Amino acid sequence: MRFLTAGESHGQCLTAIIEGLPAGLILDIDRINEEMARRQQGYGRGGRMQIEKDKVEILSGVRFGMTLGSPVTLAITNRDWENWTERMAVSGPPRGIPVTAPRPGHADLTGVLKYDREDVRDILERASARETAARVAVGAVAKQLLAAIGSQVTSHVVNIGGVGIQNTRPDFASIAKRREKSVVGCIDAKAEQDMKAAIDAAKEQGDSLGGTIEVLADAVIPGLGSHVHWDRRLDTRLAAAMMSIPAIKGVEFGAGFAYAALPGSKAHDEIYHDPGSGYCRSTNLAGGIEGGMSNGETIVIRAVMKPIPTLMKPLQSVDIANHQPISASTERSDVCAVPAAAVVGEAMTAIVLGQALLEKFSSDCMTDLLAAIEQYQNRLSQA
Ligand SMILES: Cc1cc2nc3c(=O)[nH]c(=O)nc-3n(C[C@H](O)[C@H](O)[C@H](O)COP(=O)(O)O)c2cc1C
Ligand SMILES: C=C(O[C@@H]1CC(C(=O)O)=C[C@@H](OP(=O)(O)O)[C@H]1O)C(=O)O
Repeated sequence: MRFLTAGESHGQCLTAIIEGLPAGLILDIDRINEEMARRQQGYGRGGRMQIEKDKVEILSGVRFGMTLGSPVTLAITNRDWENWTERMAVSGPPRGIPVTAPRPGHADLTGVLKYDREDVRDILERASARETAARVAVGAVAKQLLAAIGSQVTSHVVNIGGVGIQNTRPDFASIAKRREKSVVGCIDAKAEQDMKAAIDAAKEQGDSLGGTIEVLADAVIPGLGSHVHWDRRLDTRLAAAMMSIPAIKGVEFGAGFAYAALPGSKAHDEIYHDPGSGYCRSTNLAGGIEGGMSNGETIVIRAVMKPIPTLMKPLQSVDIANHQPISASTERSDVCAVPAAAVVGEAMTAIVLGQALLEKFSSDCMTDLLAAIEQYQNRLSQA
């Protein structure tokens, strides 16, 4: 399974094409749209989210609610486009005032130099994390593939601007229930209040905040990924997928960076065997991956998001039209998008797990996929 996305932030729409889904996967569009709505929420989002009401249209590859095995096309209309038809016109002379004050921390300056553009908008339109709406749509499809075999992905926000649940590692089951009530995606009511206060203070000061998210994937079939080559390792692929989310700057699995201070005797998960349920571990420091393969325990990924680059109290920059000092441009912006990034992190995790699943059990249709998985699981249960 592979996918591409297209679309500018203020263009007509975002599109994704997914290729390689097995035929016979039941797709519930309401569940896809629930994921789209989750990504739009979160305390600290800017004015754009008041305009958009992201809904996915399926344009190909699905008939009567089931995949056909042909490419699936997903489209999301940008409601804001009608305010940008002149400035985003695909033909005619340039219109609108060019953006010439690149924002430190965004793609602006490096993008205009690399692509030889005179208007930063030519870069920021595609660099914008608006594109992650298309990824969440693809991820929602991948989640439905995983759900068909009993796997689930969830997430929560660990901290924002340095406040949050610093040392808690909740289990999968407790998260889904507890984060529903939260506007920052946090599972702890006190931490939630602290995070909201930090976001309010940042907004007041014309500043922005980042934070840490945790994504968990439960009931993942053991043996996805491989130890045999660097680019087949599941952790390689999950790390790359998480790092592909705009503003994500670090990723860890399981104990992650805490391994640096642990002796080997306290760093690994001891192995047991139960005649009824097979091999198991009573701890999960590895975060569900050993030797580049899922080991059947919950996959636990943490990722850190840097603070949003667009600041209402802007940083110093240089005008690309005349090289004079200038304050960086101040577009309408989020103050904090960590909760949204958590939903995108779930989507990227589901996509990679879906891909790894279809590589291990390559199948044209769900019937063959489920049969292959059952045979594999039977073998494992007797090992
Ligand atoms: C969901 C989400 C929303 C974002 N919203 C904004 C925003 O409103 N303004 C902004 O300047 N950056 C925003 N960002 C971050 C930028 O897209 C990102 O910093 C930029 O593309 C540069 O990429 P880099 O930070 O990975 O270097 C957002 C990121 C995500 C994941
Ligand atoms: C549109 C989304 O996020 C955008 C990401 C973003 C950026 O620079 O990354 C800048 C802002 O866009 P705008 O300039 O239209 O206000 C955010 O709103 C979205 O998440 O759907």
